[in-house]
Amino acid sequence: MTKAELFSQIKKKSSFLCVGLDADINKIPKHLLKEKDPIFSFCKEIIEETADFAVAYKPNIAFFEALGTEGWETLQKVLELIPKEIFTIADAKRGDIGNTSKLYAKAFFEKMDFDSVTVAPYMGVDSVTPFLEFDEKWVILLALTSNAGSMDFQLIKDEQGKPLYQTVLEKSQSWGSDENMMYVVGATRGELIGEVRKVVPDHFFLVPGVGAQGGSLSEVAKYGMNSTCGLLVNSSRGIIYASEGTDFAKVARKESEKLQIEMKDLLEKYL
Ligand SMILES: O=C(O)c1cc(=O)[nH]c(=O)n1[C@@H]1O[C@H](COP(=O)(O)O)[C@@H](O)[C@H]1O
Repeated sequence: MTKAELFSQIKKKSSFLCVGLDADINKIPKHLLKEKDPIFSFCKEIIEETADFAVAYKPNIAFFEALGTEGWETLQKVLELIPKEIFTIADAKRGDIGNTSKLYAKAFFEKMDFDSVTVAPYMGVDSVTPFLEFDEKWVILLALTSNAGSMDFQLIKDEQGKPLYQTVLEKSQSWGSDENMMYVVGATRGELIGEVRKVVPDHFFLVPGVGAQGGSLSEVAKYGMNSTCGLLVNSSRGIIYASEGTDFAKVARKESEKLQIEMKDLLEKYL
């Protein structure tokens, strides 16, 4: 998918919502456990009910991988369910020496037809560029993550006072462009999102951390929105586990609609 197509979908739906498919067999409603493939049934109902409000889906690969071969098959079936105009993110956080990254890229972009994959920058240029060699496919590079451990490395300052995440942003801009690279910036980072935006004015950000992790959607938009929106805001647990009952998908619909309504106002305010 191109950046123009993504932006056009954001305008059409008045939404920059990414629904996170962190489909945990221990958390999905119990009545689904009698189904042949409970995770598939769960994701199917979630996708059917939230697709009106979502511009992206982010299956978290760990939740599928943990189920072994069957989990990979489920992931493939779930991916095929997602309407073609909706952006798909393989949240796999990959990155290795070049020839290995090349095969990770093939797995997610050719074997499975994801639009994008999350990649860790730690191993540097040759671990990331193999993912950038596919037309209309995207790398979403970890920059400033939402978790407490992001302090351990990402916020360490060099002698000039520049935090490591900023070096990642600066250096990686020559690896790709705003047409094939996005950055992960956690919603829990408040005004630091504005600092990231100063370094990368045009790139899209994938922003997890709204909902269960307590990030503020209005702060994200205030500090992060640019002229093509530039934001995909993810919520996983806050949507998909909003109810444990048989009404889980309907409740997920309501939760995603609530976020979409808020997003519509923010788009009108800042775009
Ligand atoms: O790359 C990610 O998606 C990610 C980066 C980050 O900094 N923080 C973060 O929470 N995530 C992912 O975003 C999702 C957040 O889920 P919820 O907290 O349930 O909304 C999970 O799938 C995380 O793996």
